[in-house]
Amino acid sequence: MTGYNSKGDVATGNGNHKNSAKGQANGKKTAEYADRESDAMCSRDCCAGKSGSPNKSGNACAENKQSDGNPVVVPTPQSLLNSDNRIQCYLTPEEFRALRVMNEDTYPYEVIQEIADFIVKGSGMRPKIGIICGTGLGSLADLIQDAKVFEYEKIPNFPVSTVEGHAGKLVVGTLEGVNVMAMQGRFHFYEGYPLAKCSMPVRVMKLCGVEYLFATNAAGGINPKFAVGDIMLMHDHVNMLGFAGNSPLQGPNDPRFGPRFPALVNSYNRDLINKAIEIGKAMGIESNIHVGVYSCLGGPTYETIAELKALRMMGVDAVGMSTVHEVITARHCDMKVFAFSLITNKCSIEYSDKKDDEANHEEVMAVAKIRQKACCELVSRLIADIQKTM
Ligand SMILES: O=P(O)(O)O[C@H]1O[C@H](CO)[C@@H](O)[C@H]1O
Ligand SMILES: Nc1nc2[nH]cnc2c(=O)[nH]1
Repeated sequence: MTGYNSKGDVATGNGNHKNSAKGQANGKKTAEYADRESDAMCSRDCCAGKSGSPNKSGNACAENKQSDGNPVVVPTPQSLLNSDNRIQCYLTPEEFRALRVMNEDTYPYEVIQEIADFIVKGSGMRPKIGIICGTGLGSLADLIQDAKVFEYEKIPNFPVSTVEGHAGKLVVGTLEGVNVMAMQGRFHFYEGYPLAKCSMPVRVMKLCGVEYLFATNAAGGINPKFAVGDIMLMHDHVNMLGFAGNSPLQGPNDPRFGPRFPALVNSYNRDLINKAIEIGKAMGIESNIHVGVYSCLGGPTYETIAELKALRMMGVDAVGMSTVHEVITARHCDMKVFAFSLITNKCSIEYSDKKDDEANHEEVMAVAKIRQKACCELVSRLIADIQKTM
């Protein structure tokens, strides 16, 4: 008997359980299920076996038939095990692998390479800049010309976006003459994805050929000087999830991506920050541009007043639920990073019972919609500048 055990190996055995997986590898599921049904175990007392044990004849008993004459399959805990007491799996090897990858916290290098190959082959290009669009900032990807769009669910082994304001598409094409790829939709820890999975697309970008990561986000402004609609260029971060012992680099380190203990000082490229400040001036929005420190919390709750006070004391200027793990992953594999926060709401540290003072996702998306044009211009001008140095 051939089957796929819980380790994903091809297992052979010939125990009591005749639930053969043959016929599946070549996609003949129907035939396989029929085969499985005829070999079904019966838990009825009328059978030779005791309840829960196999029908020794190997056939379903006469009473155990459906109205159409087909046997009723009565699964028992034992019937799900093969002779090695491993769970017998009725998936094709491809399905099994996809399921395994989906349930794993870290993606093996080879799987990430396959995803990258799929994108490079499908788009016919190797992007140099990777963009992650923050909440409501998906229009950054609309700047891309000759776009090839990949829906996340059609990319093998890719997670799916579950948050409003994150379309779940990967757009590959050119922007200001540079090959780019943009994620319209990122993955957040609060969606239930482990951090390594949230930032896995950054590694995909790396293996596609990306050298620069542009990460954008919507964030609450803690610095009292920030106004709604301002842009904060990130020059550092406070990794609150890291304080709590969680990191996208947790687990065995694959040196093909980077070192076990990467340094994070100078994570945010100083030249790109300075260039963005100049661009802000040229756009006439210098008073709306700040440089500051971002912090990512796990979400999905917005912060309490006490938390905001604590963050402010730590030197945090803007708070969100993303980006930090993406930056860590990008720096681990030696990508240059540029990141900014669009300040979508002000985080007051005064207690208030006014509903209007509470952060909410609708407001976050509404502000992003209003300010997306400025964000798009900043990004495209910066890319045009990088293009000159390529
Ligand atoms: O960080 P991005 O994805 O831009 O979105 C921010 O806005 C959402 C909350 O309104 C959260 O997902 C938070 O992280
Ligand atoms: N954590 C957090 N994320 C946000 N995203 C947009 N605004 C906020 C905020 O105030 N707090």
